[in-house]
Amino acid sequence: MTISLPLRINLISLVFAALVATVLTVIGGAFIYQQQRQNAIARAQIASDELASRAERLLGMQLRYEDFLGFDEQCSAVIRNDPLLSESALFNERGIQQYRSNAGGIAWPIGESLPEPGSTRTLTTHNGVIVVHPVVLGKDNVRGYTIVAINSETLLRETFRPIGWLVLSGMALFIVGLVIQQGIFWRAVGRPLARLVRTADELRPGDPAQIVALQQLTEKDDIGRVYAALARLMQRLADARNELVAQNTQLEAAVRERTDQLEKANAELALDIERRKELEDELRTLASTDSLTGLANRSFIMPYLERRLEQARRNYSPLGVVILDFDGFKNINDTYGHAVGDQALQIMGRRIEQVCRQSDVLARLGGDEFLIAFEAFLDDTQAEALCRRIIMLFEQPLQINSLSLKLGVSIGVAMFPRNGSDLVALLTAADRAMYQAKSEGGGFHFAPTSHTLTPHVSNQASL
Ligand SMILES: Nc1nc2c(ncn2[C@@H]2O[C@H](COP(=O)(O)OP(=O)(O)OP(=O)(O)O)[C@@H](O)[C@H]2O)c(=O)[nH]1
Repeated sequence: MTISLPLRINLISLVFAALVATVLTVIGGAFIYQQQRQNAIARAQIASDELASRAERLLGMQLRYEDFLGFDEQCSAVIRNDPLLSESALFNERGIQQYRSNAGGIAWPIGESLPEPGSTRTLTTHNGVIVVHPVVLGKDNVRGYTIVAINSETLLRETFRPIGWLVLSGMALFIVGLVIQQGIFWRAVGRPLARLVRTADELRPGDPAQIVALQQLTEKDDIGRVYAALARLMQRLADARNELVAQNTQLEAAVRERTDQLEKANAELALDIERRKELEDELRTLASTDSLTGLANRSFIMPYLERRLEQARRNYSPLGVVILDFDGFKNINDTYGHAVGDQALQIMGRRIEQVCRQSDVLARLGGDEFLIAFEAFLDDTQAEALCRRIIMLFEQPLQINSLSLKLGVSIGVAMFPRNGSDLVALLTAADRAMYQAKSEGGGFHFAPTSHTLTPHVSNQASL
């Protein structure tokens, strides 16, 4: 459990005040006790004096102790006059009691040194205090002693009564003082401190309005200095916050600028990648395209055929390959030049392309040799039709510049799986069939099936 600072200060001052009050009460009590005791003894001395002077008067009248009339009563009267006194008696010089105030009597203070004439002696016994006074006749002729006793209980009661009052009034004063002290303390310390704590709790770091409000507080004491320190702290916080905001703004600007740069770089990179892709596509196209005719080239058609064969093998579907080679092309080259030969290749390439179906793939293998891969049917009717359409193309003369040229064509046809189970076998069969056709003066020729080596179709026959 934590005790608040005002409460701690309060408790410390309270304990201190209680200690001071206790010490003061003890000192005051001791002083009062001393005073009361002396006062009591003085009263006993007066009574003892009184008795002694009466006895002296009677002795001065030449009376003997035995002749003192009513002296017991006089002893009692002395006691009655002062309630503090408990007993009184008259002893002769030999210590024999002559008169007393009440029964019982006071013991002769044997062994004690007795007072000289003109003085008294106070003796303290366990019963109380005894005041002894000599009875003197003439000069220094001690004829007896009066003794007055104060009971110890009475003495205590008499001395402690004022002490009790002292304590009570001291306590009452202490309580009144405490209430006043609490009021002053609350006004001077507790309330300002509580306000300080409240103000500190409500502070919003760096709030300029609160800084101004703190600076305007007029307390001149320590609390005022704490407010001033709080104002300075708030100002430092505000400065730090402003600096942070400025740095953040700078940082954000730098990040924005860097982000812009990165986005620009990214865009450029994306453009580069796109260009590169286009270039790669172009290169790929170039690598797979015959630059003269724009048809697929050998690099493209060979892996393509491998894939188509694999597919055909999986699906048990037939695949046809046509290889065609121009007849008399060298002559055009030789006669009209390569440029004309090139044009002839381009024109014939376009024409052949036109007679192919969507699913057929036409490629130029090189020179004046072309290949068509086509989806075949079980019978050869379709393949034959294709060959015939190609041959018909070559029947139309080529118009190049002012020239009208004529070319022939030799076509070899091979079917998978009939004429070969792999690409090499299939192409060899088609090639052989083409040469077969060429050897027969052009037209088309189907590769022979493995069980019958004789050609089953010849264009010559059908044409
Ligand atoms: N203009 C041109 N000629 C080419 C090209 N590629 C190859 N040639 C030529 O084409 C000719 C092909 O020769 P051949 O196949 O013997 O020509 P052909 O006269 O048709 O003879 P056969 O095929 O035996 O009927 C050669 O002279 C090659 O130099 C080309 O891209 N352009």
